[in-house]
Amino acid sequence: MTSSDVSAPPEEAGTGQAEAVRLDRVVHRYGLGGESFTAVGPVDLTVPAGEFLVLVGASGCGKSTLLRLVAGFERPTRGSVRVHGAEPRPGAGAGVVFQTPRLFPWRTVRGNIDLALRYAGVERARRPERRRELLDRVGLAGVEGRRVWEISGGQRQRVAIARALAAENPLLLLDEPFAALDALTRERLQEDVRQVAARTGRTTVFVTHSAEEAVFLGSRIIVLTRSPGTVALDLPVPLPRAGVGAEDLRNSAEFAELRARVSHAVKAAAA
Ligand SMILES: Nc1ncnc2c1ncn2[C@@H]1O[C@H](COP(=O)(O)OP(=O)(O)OP(=O)(O)O)[C@@H](O)[C@H]1O
Repeated sequence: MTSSDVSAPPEEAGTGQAEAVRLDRVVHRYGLGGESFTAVGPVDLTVPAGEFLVLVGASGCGKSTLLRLVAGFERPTRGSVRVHGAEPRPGAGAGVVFQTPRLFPWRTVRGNIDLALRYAGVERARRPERRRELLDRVGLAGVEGRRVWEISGGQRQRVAIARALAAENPLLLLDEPFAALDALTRERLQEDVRQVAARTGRTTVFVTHSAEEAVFLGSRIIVLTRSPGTVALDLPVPLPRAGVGAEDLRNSAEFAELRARVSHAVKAAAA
């Protein structure tokens, strides 16, 4: 394939679509009084529905804090966070995947997914079909009877992703979900997440340290400055979301160029 094969129009960033997430002048501070520490802000950010936004930056720049604000786990010290026009509430409106999968280890893969479907309000009669769909989607068909301690780290993270997809939330939040995995498993899961997001059209916010991961996954990349994290670079990714193989994409000149640009921006923003 030639480098020109992976060009795509820049409308991938989703301009003109409905607004999924909006941050207005958001500042977040941890602690009180003289002991307080500003981790984030001020940040203004609008994420259109269907966008795959990746937040990149050096360790401690506030990526997870921003994600936690969008998930509703934290309230901003100043400014406002809106998800589909409302203040976010934990457990409602967004599926969340963490670096370490939070599963019930004594349950089977099936049991973990069924529980998520129950919490999501899916009727008992519909759960087996929905479970099969989810297991297929994340490539876990065949291990559903195993307990969590009987499957690999990559498979556990797949279960966590299936659980996050169980509730049909239009928003998916992922905080360095592949950081602890080996390179091959990481690449496979990146491909799966990319496809899941493209097929389901979910708005996704993904946190990573890696410029490579950001360019592979994102339709838009935001590089944060060192703390307090603010937006250093807001970059649309004009690479195709479908129709090009993962290897071809990773080996293309456009991919290499974007990766170098993001990597350079991360280093400059951390300096
Ligand atoms: N609960 C907390 N109390 C006090 N400080 C915190 C808390 N959580 C995070 N911080 C601090 O806020 C800053 C931003 O942390 P955050 O975890 O958001 O960064 P990050 O970019 O996700 O880092 P990493 O890439 O290392 O996970 C860091 O300096 C961190 O030490």
